[in-house]
Amino acid sequence: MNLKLSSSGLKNASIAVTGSKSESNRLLILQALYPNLTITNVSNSDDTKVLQKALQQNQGIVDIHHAGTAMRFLTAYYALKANTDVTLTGSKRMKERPMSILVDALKKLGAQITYKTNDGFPPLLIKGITPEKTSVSLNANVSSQYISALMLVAASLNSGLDIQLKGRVTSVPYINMTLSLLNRVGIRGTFKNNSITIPPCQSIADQIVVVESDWSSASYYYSLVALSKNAEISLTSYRQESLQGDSALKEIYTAFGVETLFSDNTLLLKKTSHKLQKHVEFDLSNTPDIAQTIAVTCLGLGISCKLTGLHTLKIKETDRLTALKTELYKLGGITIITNDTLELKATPSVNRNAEIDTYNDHRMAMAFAPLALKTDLTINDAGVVSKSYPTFWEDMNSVGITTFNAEKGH
Ligand SMILES: O=C(O)C1=C[C@@H](OP(=O)(O)O)[C@@H](O)[C@H](O)C1
Ligand SMILES: C=C(OP(=O)(O)O)C(=O)O
Repeated sequence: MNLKLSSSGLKNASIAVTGSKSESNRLLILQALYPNLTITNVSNSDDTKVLQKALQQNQGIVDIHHAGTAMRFLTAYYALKANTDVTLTGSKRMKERPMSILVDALKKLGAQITYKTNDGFPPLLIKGITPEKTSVSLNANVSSQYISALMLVAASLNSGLDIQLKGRVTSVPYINMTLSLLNRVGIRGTFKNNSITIPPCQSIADQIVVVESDWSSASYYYSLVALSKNAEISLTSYRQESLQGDSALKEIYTAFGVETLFSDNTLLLKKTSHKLQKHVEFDLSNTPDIAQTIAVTCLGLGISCKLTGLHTLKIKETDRLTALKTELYKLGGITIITNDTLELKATPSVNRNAEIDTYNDHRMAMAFAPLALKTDLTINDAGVVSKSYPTFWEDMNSVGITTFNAEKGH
């Protein structure tokens, strides 16, 4: 489905964004290990649904499609759980996303994992064991998901686990989120000086944990408000004290004239009459998932930016740096990319009627959508949004972005 977008202006609206997929996927692993945990406001994303389905299975082929967290969290879950025997696989792209740092760490703990096709990549054949060792070290500069995967299963092991992190730790807020959720359900654990200690815990108290709505999904509303004249958008079920690193949007988007107010658990985004800077610079090593949103906001506002700390973007759903360069160019944006930075030149006006390709990456589709406030454009393969935000297009319609199916001509 290719969607043609247009808009005659943003409407004030209240949107209920689905629960955080990062929080949901952590809590689902914990629920599988501690069944008296109840979770509410669980994400309705594809990535969460594939994990829920996989957790019903201990045998056979488990296909988690594009879901990075499901692939990484399940590898540790199955490997350290006695009597499992699964082939864990995913989409074509998932088979290109690296696994060796996590697999090597698990093997050091005694796990039985073999690569079925290419060394270092899914599919993986995993036979579960009960580990004897109690400590492990791994590189922390490629993906924090490997570390969260080990942390989530650590307390269920007989002696807990000490995890030593080597190198510069990337995407740190996601590690802190894992630790906070462990603490919240009653598992003590610490993360100090590149060393994580999780003591054993075989049972937790009966409890209900409410997932906060997804901040990465909120980024598209920040972008819409930044590109609008004076709209106000409310987003429900958010918290002032969030576990999600992408809540840094509150500070980042002040540079684009967006003010964030809280009323109980509702987030109100308002455009202020703030004087725009001509150039912004952000280090996004803690918030990689909002890089695409920010680059597109800058294009729409006609300001230049330098985004750094983007070394993980090349191994996500697509090579996001190359994809951004190609698609921004269709709209007139000139970028210079390296392995970990993106610089965008100021673009006074965007080209009209561009067709944006999305490369099986939900965030390519969602990040470019707010530009409909500036020009008509087409988002190809728009259904990709369901990876994290299945009702994205309906919610866009509610805020005044009109969509029609460009293939069917209606
Ligand atoms: O743990 C998580 O929930 C995530 C960690 C991040 O990945 P990396 O640690 O690989 O950067 C992030 O990009 C991803 O969307 C979700
Ligand atoms: C990178 C992402 O997800 P994952 O790594 O879990 O596939 C994302 O949602 O932007």
